[in-house]
Amino acid sequence: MANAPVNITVTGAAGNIGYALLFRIASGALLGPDQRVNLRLLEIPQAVQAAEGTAMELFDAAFPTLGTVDIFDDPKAAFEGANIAFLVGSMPRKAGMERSDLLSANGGIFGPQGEALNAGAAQDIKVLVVGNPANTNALIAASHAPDIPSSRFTAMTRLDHNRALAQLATKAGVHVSDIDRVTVWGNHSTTQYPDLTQATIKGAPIPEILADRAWVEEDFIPTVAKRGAAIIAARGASSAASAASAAIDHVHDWVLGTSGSWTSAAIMSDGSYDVPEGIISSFPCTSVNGEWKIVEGLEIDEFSRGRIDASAAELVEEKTAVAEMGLI
Ligand SMILES: NC(=O)c1ccc[n+]([C@@H]2O[C@H](COP(=O)([O-])OP(=O)(O)OC[C@H]3O[C@@H](n4cnc5c(N)ncnc54)[C@H](O)[C@@H]3O)[C@@H](O)[C@H]2O)c1
Ligand SMILES: O=C(O)C[C@H](O)C(=O)O
Repeated sequence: MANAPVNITVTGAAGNIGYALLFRIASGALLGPDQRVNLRLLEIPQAVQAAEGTAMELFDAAFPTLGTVDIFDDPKAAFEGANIAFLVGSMPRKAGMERSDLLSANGGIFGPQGEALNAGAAQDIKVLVVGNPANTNALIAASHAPDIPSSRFTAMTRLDHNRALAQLATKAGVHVSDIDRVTVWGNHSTTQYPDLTQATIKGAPIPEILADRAWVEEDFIPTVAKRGAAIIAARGASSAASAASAAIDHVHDWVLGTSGSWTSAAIMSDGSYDVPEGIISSFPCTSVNGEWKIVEGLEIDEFSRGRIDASAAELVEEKTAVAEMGLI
């Protein structure tokens, strides 16, 4: 293979998402069939043995695109030389919990990991935070990595985006690949705003679907926003394979580009669309040359304005809460 191997650190490697994610990365689904990857698995000491079992299976799969697999319980060692980091390791919520209930439980993980990234990651490091509450955990990590541009710290709303595509495709009786220009705004929480106002199906706008306000407001939006809880209720565990798949989609598009389309990614707000600066919020994004760019100039109607503002306000509240806990 022509290119040098890419070093990819995955935290929570022995967890449910980790198990689904590692094999997709190793198989070439992330960076393509011509790019070798070295995996660096980070776990807590109690789960290192389980991670070793996963590493044995990765070895047994004999992927042509897999280079080395190393296992760590020390973040500084795990992030040394990392080009890409998936920060998955943290506690998932259980039935009856909101993702914000995880702020204090998981927030403490991301400061030390931000410091470790700052100390040793490669100069082109790209970070995707999956562990909940993902947006604010990404903010915590970024705030501990002063030498890494904050644009390199992102959080995952791609699962919400994919859920929105699936719901719209079902409603319209089309394939997900026929749909474009869907956006998830804000927080990866129930305040998120899955927005269809710009959506197209086979290149055409969808006025009839948008006119069905009962479906948009009482069915589509709550179904997408509460899908995580519905999965927990059905499976008895939080989404794992779909989350891993969305993580692959996010980083694949970040590195290789969105090629004419747009997607949703939670990135550091620069104040676009009056979302306060300094929170990690989901926007409509393209990726060109390895950089996320917010799609600018979209018209925001009154309903959308209220929903975007409400989710941004929740992110500001989360930021205040973690500041009071001394996490940023
Ligand atoms: N953003 C999203 O769309 C999305 C979707 C699904 C799940 N999640 C979140 O992803 C996280 C992981 O979910 P899961 O189902 O894999 O959970 P899991 O409990 O199956 O696995 C988590 C793993 O993380 C490890 N871990 C804990 N602390 C760690 C640390 N400090 N360093 C390294 N590893 C650590 C645990 O040992 C465990 O193996 C949860 O917070 C969940 O809520 C986010
Ligand atoms: O909802 C959860 O707690 C898990 C995850 O964030 C999801 O959206 O499936």
